Amino acid sequence: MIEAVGLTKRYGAKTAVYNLSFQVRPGAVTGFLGPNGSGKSTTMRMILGLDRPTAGHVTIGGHPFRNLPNAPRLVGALLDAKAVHGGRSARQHLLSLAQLSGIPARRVDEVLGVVGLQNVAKKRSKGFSLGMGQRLGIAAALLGDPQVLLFDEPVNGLDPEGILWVRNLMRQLAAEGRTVFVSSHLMSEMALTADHLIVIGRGQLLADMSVKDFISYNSADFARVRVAQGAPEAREKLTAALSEAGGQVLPETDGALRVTGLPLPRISDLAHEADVRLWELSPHQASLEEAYMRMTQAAVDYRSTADQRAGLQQPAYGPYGGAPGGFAGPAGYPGPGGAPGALPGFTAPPPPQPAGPGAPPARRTGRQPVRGAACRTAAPAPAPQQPAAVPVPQQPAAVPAQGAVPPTPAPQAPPAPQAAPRPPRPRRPRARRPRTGRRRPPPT
Ligand SMILES: Nc1ncnc2c1ncn2[C@@H]1O[C@H](COP(=O)(O)OP(=O)(O)OP(=O)(O)O)[C@@H](O)[C@H]1O
Repeated sequence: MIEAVGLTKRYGAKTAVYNLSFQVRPGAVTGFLGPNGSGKSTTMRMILGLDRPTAGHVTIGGHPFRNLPNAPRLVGALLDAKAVHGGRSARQHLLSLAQLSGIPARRVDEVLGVVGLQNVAKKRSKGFSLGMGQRLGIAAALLGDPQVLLFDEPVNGLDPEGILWVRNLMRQLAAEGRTVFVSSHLMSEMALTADHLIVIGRGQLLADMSVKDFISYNSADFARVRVAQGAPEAREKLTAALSEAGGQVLPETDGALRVTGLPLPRISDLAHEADVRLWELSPHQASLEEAYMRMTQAAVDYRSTADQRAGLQQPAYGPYGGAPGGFAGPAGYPGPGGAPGALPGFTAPPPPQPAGPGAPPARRTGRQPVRGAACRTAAPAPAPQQPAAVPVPQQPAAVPAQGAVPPTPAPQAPPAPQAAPRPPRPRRPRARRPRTGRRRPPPT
C-alpha cells in the first residue's frame, strides 16, 4: 500500500503539491487524475524518493522508498519513457537496469516479450517511436516483478491495440493483488481501467473514491423520455405534468425529453395519469469525462485563449432552466434547474465556481529528468527553504468524498510588495505640420 500524509512540495514560490493525504490499496487499479500541472508527476516522484517533500511524508508498505530493502524488486515505475540512453538497444537498457538491481538476465527477455518488443530488442532505442518507448518504459517497470507499480500516463502515444493491452495489463496486475497507481488524461480509458480514483487540482485533493461514486457525485443522472411519434401535444402535456411534479425537463434534439429530479417509476406514473403513451423511458448516467470536467473546471491552469468556456456552467435553457448535457442544477440549489425535493441520484452538485484570479502559473525551472525505472537512485533534490506562503487554489464546489481528506484551507500568501504607482506623464501636444495643400505623388 502507498500512503501519503500531508504531502507538500514547493519549488521556490510555486506550491506544486499541498497537504495531500491518500492511500493506494493493493488489489485495485487506482487512477490518478488532475489537470496539467496539478502535481501528479511531482507526487509520484515523491513516492519514489526522487523528490523530497517540503512537508508531510509518503510510504510504501509502511516505509519511505529510500528505506525499502531491495526497492527495485518491490516497486516498479514508469515516469518518463524518454529517459533512456538512445545509443543502447532495448535489451541493453533493460539488462543494465537488471544488473544494477540483481535481477536475472532471463527476466529481461521475459518482459520484452510481455510488452511485445522482442523483435526490436536489439535496435537502438533512439529510433523508437513514442509508443515503442512507452512499451520499453513499461518493461522496465515490470522488470523486478514488483508488488507496487506506478505508471505516469502509460498509454501516451500507444495505438488502440496498445491501449487495450495496457488496460488489460493493469487489470491483471491488480487482480494478482498488486498495488497499481496510474495517472492518465484519457478519461474514457480510466473509466474502463480504474476501480478507484484520486483526483487532484492545483496540488490539492479533490476526490478519493470509487469511479462509480465519482461519476454519480459529480454528474447528473437523468431519464430520457420519448412519447409516441407524431404526438407533439402529448409531449407538451407530459412536459407540463413532469414540471408540475418538480422535474426539470429539457427537450433533446431528437424530440425526446431529458428529465432530472424525478425517478423513473414516478415519470412512468405521471405519463400514465396524463394519458401519454411512451416509446422510451430509460435511465442515463454521465460519463467519467463529464464528471471529471465538472469537478476540475475551477482547477484548470492552462486553457486555450480560443476556449470561450468559463466553466461547464451552461446558460439557462428552455422554460425550466438547466442546460442540455446533464449539468442541470441540483435540488435546492439556487440556480437554473434547481427544484426542491428532487431525488438523490437524479441531481447534480452545484456547478463548480469559475477559477478565481489565481496566481499565474509559475514557469518550470530546472526540472530534473527522471528515469523510467524506480530502481534509479537519483540524489534527492534538496527541499527548498521557503516561507510558508502558499498560493491558495480556489476549490471547486465538489461533493466531499467518503474517505477524502477535505482540502485544508491553505494560508494566504501575503500580497507581493507593490511599487508606488507612478503619476501619469503629462502628454505633450503634438505639433501639427502646416498644410501645404500639396498631395503626395501616386506610387509608381
Ligand atoms: N523541478 C521543478 N521545478 C519547478 N517547478 C516544478 C518542478 N517540477 C514541477 N514543477 C511545477 O509543479 C507543478 C506541478 O507539476 P507536475 O509535473 O507535477 O504536474 P502534472 O499534474 O504531472 O502535470 P501534467 O499532467 O501536465 O503532466 C507545475 O506547475 C510545474 O511547473
